[in-house]
This record gives sequence, C-alpha cells and structure tokens, in this order.
Amino acid sequence: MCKKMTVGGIYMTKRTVKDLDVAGKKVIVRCDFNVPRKDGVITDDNRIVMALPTIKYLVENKAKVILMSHLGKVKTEEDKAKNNLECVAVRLQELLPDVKVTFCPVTRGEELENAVNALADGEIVLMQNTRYEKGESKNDPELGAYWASLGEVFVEDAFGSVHRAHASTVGIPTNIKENGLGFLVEKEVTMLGKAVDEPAHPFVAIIGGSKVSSKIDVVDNLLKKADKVIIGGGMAYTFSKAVGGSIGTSLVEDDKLDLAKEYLEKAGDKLVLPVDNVIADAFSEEANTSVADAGQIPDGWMGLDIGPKSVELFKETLAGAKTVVWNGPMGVFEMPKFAKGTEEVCKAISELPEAITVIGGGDSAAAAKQLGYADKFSHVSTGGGASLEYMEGKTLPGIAIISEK
Ligand SMILES: Nc1ncnc2c1ncn2[C@@H]1O[C@H](COP(=O)(O)OP(=O)(O)O)[C@@H](O)[C@H]1O
Ligand SMILES: O=C(OP(=O)(O)O)[C@H](O)COP(=O)(O)O
Repeated sequence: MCKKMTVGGIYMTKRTVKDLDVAGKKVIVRCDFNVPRKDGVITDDNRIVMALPTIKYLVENKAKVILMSHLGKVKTEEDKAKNNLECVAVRLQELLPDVKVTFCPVTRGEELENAVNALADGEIVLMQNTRYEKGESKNDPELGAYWASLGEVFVEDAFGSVHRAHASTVGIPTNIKENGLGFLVEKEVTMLGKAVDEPAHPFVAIIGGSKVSSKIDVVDNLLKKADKVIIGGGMAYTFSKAVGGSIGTSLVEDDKLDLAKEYLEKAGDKLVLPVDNVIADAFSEEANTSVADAGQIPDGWMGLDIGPKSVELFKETLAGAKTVVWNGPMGVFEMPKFAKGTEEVCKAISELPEAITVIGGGDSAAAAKQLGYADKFSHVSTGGGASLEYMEGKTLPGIAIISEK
C-alpha cells in the first residue's frame, strides 16, 4: 500500500485566502473547472468538488464571489458552443443548494458588470469560459486589467492552470494586489512538495495522455530527476515515429519528431517506451481491435492502448520504486476496450510497498477514479501539466505572481 504524505513544499510563504479581508468585498476566484465531458454532460466533477473548500469559505465569510475558469480549447465558434461553461454552474448549484449561483454567459460588457454588481454578500456568479476571449491565452494586458476591475480581491485556486501565464491566472493578480492562494492550490503545493522536492529513489515518472506538445519538454526535465521515465498513451507514437516506426493513424505531432529523437538518443535505457499496442481500425468502442508490436502498426489502424507485453515491461520498471509520479492515461480509458493498460498500471502502482505515489491531471484523476484506484495513491492532483512543471522545478507563474505573506 502506498505511503500517506505529511506536509512539505515550496511556495509556503505566499498569502492565502485566510490572510485576506473578504467580507462584503467582490472576490474574483480563478478556478480550474476544465472538467471531462461526454456529449455535453460532465463525466467527472472532481475539479469542481476540489474547488468547494475555497468557495464555501468565501460564501461563509460574506464575500461576493466571482468565479472564472476556462473549459477546453477554444479556437473556433464551434469550439465555443462545445465549451460553454454553463454546465459547471448547474453542477455547482447542485453541490451548493443553499447558495445562489448565477451564470453569466458573456466574458465582458454590461451584462457581466450588472451580474457582478447585483451580487449580495455570500452569492456567486460564474462567468462564461475565459477562453471565449482571444486575449486570455496571450495574457493580453487590457483583458487582465478589465477583469481585475470587476473585483477588489483575487484568489488563485486553479491549480491545474497555474503553469499557464494567462490573463485570468496572471493578468488579474498583476492588477489586484489584494490576492492570495486558495485552499486547493495550497494543498497541492504542500502535497507535491513532500513527494518530489527531495524524492526517494528509485523515482519513476510516467507520462501518457494526448497533449504531446505541452508535455514533451517535461520528459527532458524529468530525465534529470527520475531514474526511469515511462512513456505511454498517445505520447508514445511521436517517439515511435521519430525512430522510423510505422504508427498508422495513431496520434502524432510531427513537429515534435526531432525533439523526440533527441530525447531518445540522450536518455538511452532511462526512457521506457511501449513494446506493443492495442490497435483499432477506428476511434470507436465498436472498432475491430488487434495487438501490434510497437512501430509496426498497419496503415489505417491506430494505437489506442499499450499492449500486454508493455504492461509487463512497465510493471518490471515500476518494481521497487519509492516515488512514482504519473500524468496521462496509458490509453483511451474512456472506452473500456482501451482501458486495460491504464488499469494495470494503476494496479501495479497500488501494490508498491512504501512508495509515495502521485497521479495528476483532469483525465488521469478521472481514470483512477473510474477504475477504482483513486484512494490507492498518496495524492491525486487536479493538475497534470501543472504538477509536472512543479516537479521539474519550474516557476509556476500563477503562483509566483501572488503576494508574499
Ligand atoms: N493512444 C491514444 N490515442 C489518443 N488519445 C489517447 C491515447 N491514450 C490516451 N489518450 C487520451 O489522452 C487524454 C488525456 O490526456 P491529457 O489531457 O494529456 O491527460 P491529463 O488530463 O490527465 O493531463 C484522454 O482523454 C485519453 O483518451
Ligand atoms: O486540464 C488541464 O491541464 P492537464 O490536462 O495538464 O491536467 C488544465 O485545465 C489546463 O488546460 P490547458 O492544458 O488546456 O491549458
């Protein structure tokens, strides 16, 4: 059984919500409500539930609460329709039946300002998806200043997004000096600090999932800290193609092939890749499936899970580990046919005696929960990229900007 953690961590000199005077004030809270959904329905509300301690504290302390979050990636009008944040307001109201929760469907202008000004003490308004604004991801100074003008106090509680220097995570606190960390961010840095500031060895990191471009640099940095870095999930095919493997129609980011090749050459046997994959002839639960050795996926087929030989290899790599850090599922676990690799790795980690084990990321946490292993980890982090960047020792801009005590 994995070890339970006690507290540790850097960033403990930052102000927290408890250091702020919030009664009667308009308090902007940046949350990470980027929750997994299927056909518009929330499939895992963990990120909303984890934000509740800060929200409840502010409500109980008579703040006028303005919640902000992004949801998904928004590049087109169609993306806007797909990533409407209203479903989160509905869930939040269910979780807080005694509190008035209003949803504001716009991200600037009179309707938003009126909604904020109408707040009574202890009431909540959730603004539409911050990424409806093009300036959000560029940290447009005008946008950060505008959103800041809506409130008097700012609370950073979006742990999953603190590695992003965006208008809502950095622009707002740049303009509101009365700011502090929320309880979720405080807890995350405490737990991650204990796990990885001075990790016990052997230290094994596992990187999977689908966000190749945002996570490939992490691999290089983790290679300096960890004894082994396992690559699985959709990440693996970019590495496989980089060394000339056939990957069919598997997920790949061609502009990262050179980098993947460089990391492979540099890392030698420290980097552990799948040796086989469960393949499918369509991205569907109904697809025909088979197993193919890595780099030998036929045309028209795609890898959607690690295969049985990879499971054994990853188990061997994990044996004896004292610290395990994992972000990104081993396959498309949302479809039971492709969940086995993720489940087997969960199982192997849960059976490690005396290891500190951390799983992070919206989908990874959802996978651990769905497969029944969430309570087997020492810590389930709400942040994937954020927890990885913390572990790399990188500055997290959304935390760095917050005032010192
Ligand atoms: N082989 C694969 N091909 C395509 N998508 C994959 C593959 N393996 C995993 N995924 C997908 O990766 C997604 C999670 O990736 P990511 O966002 O990086 O993780 P997290 O949210 O935990 O940080 C899941 O939705 C999963 O279906
Ligand atoms: O889901 C998130 O990150 P994660 O997948 O690394 O856990 C965060 O909400 C950040 O989202 P982004 O990677 O679209 O900026």
